[in-house]
Amino acid sequence: MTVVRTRFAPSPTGYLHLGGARTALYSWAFARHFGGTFILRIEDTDLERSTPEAVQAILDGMKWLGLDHDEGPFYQMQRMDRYREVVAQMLEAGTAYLCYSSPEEVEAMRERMRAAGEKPRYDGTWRPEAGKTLPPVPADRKPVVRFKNPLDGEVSWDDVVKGTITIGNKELDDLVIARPDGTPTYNFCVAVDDWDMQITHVLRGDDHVNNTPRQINILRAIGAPLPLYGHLPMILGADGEKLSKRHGAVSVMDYPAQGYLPEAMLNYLARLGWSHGDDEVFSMEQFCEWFNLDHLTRSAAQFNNEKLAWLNNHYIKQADNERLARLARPVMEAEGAKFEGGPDLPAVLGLMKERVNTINELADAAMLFFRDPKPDPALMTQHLTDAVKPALAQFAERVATVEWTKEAIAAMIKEVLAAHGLKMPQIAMPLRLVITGQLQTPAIDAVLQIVGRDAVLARVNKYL
Ligand SMILES: Nc1ncnc2c1ncn2[C@@H]1O[C@H](COP(=O)(O)OP(=O)(O)OP(=O)(O)O)[C@@H](O)[C@H]1O
Repeated sequence: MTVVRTRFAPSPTGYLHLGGARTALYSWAFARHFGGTFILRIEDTDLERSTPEAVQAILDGMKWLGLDHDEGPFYQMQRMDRYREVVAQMLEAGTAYLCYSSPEEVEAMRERMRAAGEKPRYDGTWRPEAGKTLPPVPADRKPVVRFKNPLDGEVSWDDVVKGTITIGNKELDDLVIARPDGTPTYNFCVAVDDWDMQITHVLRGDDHVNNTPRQINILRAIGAPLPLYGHLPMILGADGEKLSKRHGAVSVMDYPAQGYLPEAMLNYLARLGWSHGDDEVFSMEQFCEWFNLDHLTRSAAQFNNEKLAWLNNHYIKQADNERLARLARPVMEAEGAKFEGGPDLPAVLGLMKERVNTINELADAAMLFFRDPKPDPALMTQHLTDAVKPALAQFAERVATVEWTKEAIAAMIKEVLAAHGLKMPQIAMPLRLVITGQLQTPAIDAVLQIVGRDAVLARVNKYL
């Protein structure tokens, strides 16, 4: 049996955007596919940029999408003792060393290397080697701890998305793993966490490719097993730039606010970087069943709002009308809808849902049933002509007794039209105006049926 433990490890420096959400979705689905464990880890060691609000925004985004974690959330700031312990063990084992070079000295050595056309790196002044005498320890200077990166050879891994990636150790520096005040640094924390949390598969954005060889070397040095790595191509915005918080990407939580359904967003993100034949529309259950690491796209994907809107329209059409009502009601309330004595909201939404792309559009469209109609007088003069009035009067009479079904109403209107030698629009247009205040509505028989006998009578009689 394959044991699978994946993690999503965002930094709480802002909301969750679509790039992060897709990373979370793939890690989650991969764990679900294998009956494994999905872990949420908050990488909050960047004290200047991390905020509790951002943590909450990430949790909210994950919750809206339904990406439930099995373990965590773990917070790196709460694991400081553990990192210190590993730093001490590495110093003890000789896989890390104290470095007393000052920041100015390090900058000067980098400058020298740049001038010599070399890649700037730490020159190893304080790196202990057999037979080497280290400089005297400067007074009053706190050391950093550096990782003793292998000098030769290379780091290579079979990336499950990108294929084999090989980096020469000469390209890698003796990374600082703990600062003078003892706080550990990013790549070190990630390696220790992945070890402690027994992560088997690291799926993350390919903005992390450069971190991977460093983390692999640290994992080897501490005797940890290596997870498999898969670096997913970036999601780009409409401008072709990588979506990122710093670049003003939209928060996942803006989508419910605009009236998107989570299943539409999930379906959209699932396809943005992965394919299963020609399948475009599928549930998350289906996705978890299909999703393994085959068929991941190797090239960056561009975010396309039209496709998301198309999927949202699909899922709105599928959605239960009661659920649509729960979502649309607050939007309509904010627009001043009057529900009291009005038609049945779920029925109205069921009538309107075919053509809208978002819940907000649906709510807007449904408003015509929930506010007093105020038809434009000029339109009224145009449509409520003397030729039409007698037909409307007869219509009003028949309303009182006709069976209140769409079919019976439609048949009754036809009879009235025939009796007065009129065509459908000649009665439908004034009816739309007096009943809803506007000319564009769904089919008139459906509108009448939903508005209800009493309201129809009251509104028609008002103009006769
Ligand atoms: N545009 C993107 N496309 C795909 N994945 C992304 C994108 N941006 C970030 N990720 C991935 O999402 C995960 C969480 O990233 P993180 O919380 O660091 O956000 P970030 O957007 O990269 O941060 P910042 O905006 O500050 O650069 C990481 O695995 C990262 O690789």
